[in-house]
Amino acid sequence: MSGAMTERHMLGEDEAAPLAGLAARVRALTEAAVLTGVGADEARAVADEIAALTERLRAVRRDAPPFLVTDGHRMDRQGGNPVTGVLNPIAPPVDLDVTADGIVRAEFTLSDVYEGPPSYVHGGMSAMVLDQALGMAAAQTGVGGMTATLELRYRRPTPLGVPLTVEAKASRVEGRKIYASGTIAGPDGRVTVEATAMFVTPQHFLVHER
Ligand SMILES: CCCCCCCCCCCC(=O)SCCNC(=O)CCNC(=O)[C@H](O)C(C)(C)COP(=O)(O)OP(=O)(O)OC[C@H]1O[C@@H](n2cnc3c(N)ncnc32)[C@H](O)[C@@H]1OP(=O)(O)O
Repeated sequence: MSGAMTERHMLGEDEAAPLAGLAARVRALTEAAVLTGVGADEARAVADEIAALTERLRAVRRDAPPFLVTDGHRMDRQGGNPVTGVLNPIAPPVDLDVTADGIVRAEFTLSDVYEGPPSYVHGGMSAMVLDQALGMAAAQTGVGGMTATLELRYRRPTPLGVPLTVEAKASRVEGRKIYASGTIAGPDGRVTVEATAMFVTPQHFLVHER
């Protein structure tokens, strides 16, 4: 089990690259598993091979997901993040970038693995991407915080398999409360999901930062 205060192994580029490659292969495996039409015998045979590979990876196990050594943004170092983490196969991953004026932005594509209603993105997945983007935007104001509220408006279905854009920006800071808003848009530029959120900086974040 991983705890918030667990000491993290820091991965340099040389260590991180092969693990990111491993995650990319597992990501492809996940999509293949969701879409495969192989028969029962082949499915069982592949499952046995995967079980053996899983044991090989478990042979050396860390207490918590490692962080990446980067000179970039704060969240980039969380290699196991389920939205942005290159080390996490369940992350698309969404490569969030921050502009000089604090706008957090990424282009990303969600495969059939993230299907909710047939042929469209699961609303919970859109929420997760927006939570991350708005959280990163909030962090640009200073310390950042935990999501206290996240409100979503699903304006139209979000399509799978095409380039989407997520954008987020902090709007104001009131004491330990940070407000942010953002959107996901389809390839035609039309907004599919709007989000507003409030993040609260826990007292112990301030103790750690100062
Ligand atoms: C760092 C790198 C990041 C880097 C970038 C991070 C990106 C991360 C993106 C993912 C973020 C997540 O998913 S975070 C995971 C999901 N969120 C959580 O699990 C949060 C669980 N909740 C908590 O830990 C806590 O409740 C907190 C931290 C939110 C608040 O606790 P607290 O600090 O004790 O707050 P407290 O003193 O009671 O209240 C302070 C003020 O905020 C208000 N307030 C508190 N909670 C709420 C609330 N849910 N809804 C409305 N208002 C609230 C209070 O009324 C009060 O207002 P007033 O009386 O002063 O007016």
